[in-house]
Amino acid sequence: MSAQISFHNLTLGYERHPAVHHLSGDVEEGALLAVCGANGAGKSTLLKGICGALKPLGGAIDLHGVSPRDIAYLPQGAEIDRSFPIHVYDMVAMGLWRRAGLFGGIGKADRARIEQAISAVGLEGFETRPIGTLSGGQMQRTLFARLLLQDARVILLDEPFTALDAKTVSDLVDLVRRWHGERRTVIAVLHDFDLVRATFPQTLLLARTPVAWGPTAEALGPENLLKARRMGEAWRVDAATCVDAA
Ligand SMILES: Nc1ncnc2c1ncn2[C@@H]1O[C@H](COP(=O)(O)OP(=O)(O)OP(=O)(O)O)[C@@H](O)[C@H]1O
Repeated sequence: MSAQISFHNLTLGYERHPAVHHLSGDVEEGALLAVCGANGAGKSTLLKGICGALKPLGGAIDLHGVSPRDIAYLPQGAEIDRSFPIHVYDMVAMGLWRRAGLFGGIGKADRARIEQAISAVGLEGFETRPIGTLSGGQMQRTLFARLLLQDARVILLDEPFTALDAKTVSDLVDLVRRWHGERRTVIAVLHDFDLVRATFPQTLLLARTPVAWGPTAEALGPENLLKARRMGEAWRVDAATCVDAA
């Protein structure tokens, strides 16, 4: 299996304060990888680095030829503006924009794909609903339908199942499994260890620096979890700037 994403002594952060520090390793093509760790451990920062929203302070990320249009990124719910005046159908159709272009127009085949995506997430009948009127779970289904249309080789999900009911989580996990079956590379930030153990073969446990990275049962073993907690407790808000990154 070949590497899809490689981290080389990667440091990511804000104004030279590292949030992810000295990360090295490969994400294999087709991997289903969970990123776990305490609040502030650097998980979202890592996804932002992979999708190019944040430039490294030090080290490098090698995407092995994957172009930005082949990376789909679902940010944490709070970062999505629900007041934007758009209907479910158009929100889902945005998944085609990367390929069709903003002014590419939507043909008959595209309309069928949009309808299939809406149906795949169980939102038939919601097409004309403004997104501002959706429940949290319906909104997340809409965003997953958009991801379906993006047809990306690399899919980054930041806490995609937070505050969702069991049925919605189960339906969306099925989509994640489908992407894995299609050999797409999926990286998801998650806090629910039971879900991670049941669904994600690989886990990266972060506490700003990597604590463990490998098969989930080992990465989330008691010793690593204790180590991650201790490293989190030792973290100071006024930590010095990263010398490597200066
Ligand atoms: N835009 C920003 N400017 C400055 N500091 C930031 C910014 N975004 C995040 N940070 C800081 O970087 C560190 C890592 O944040 P990040 O959001 O990556 O953590 P996380 O592991 O995703 O946490 P959570 O589980 O709470 O979502 C935190 O200390 C956070 O305060």
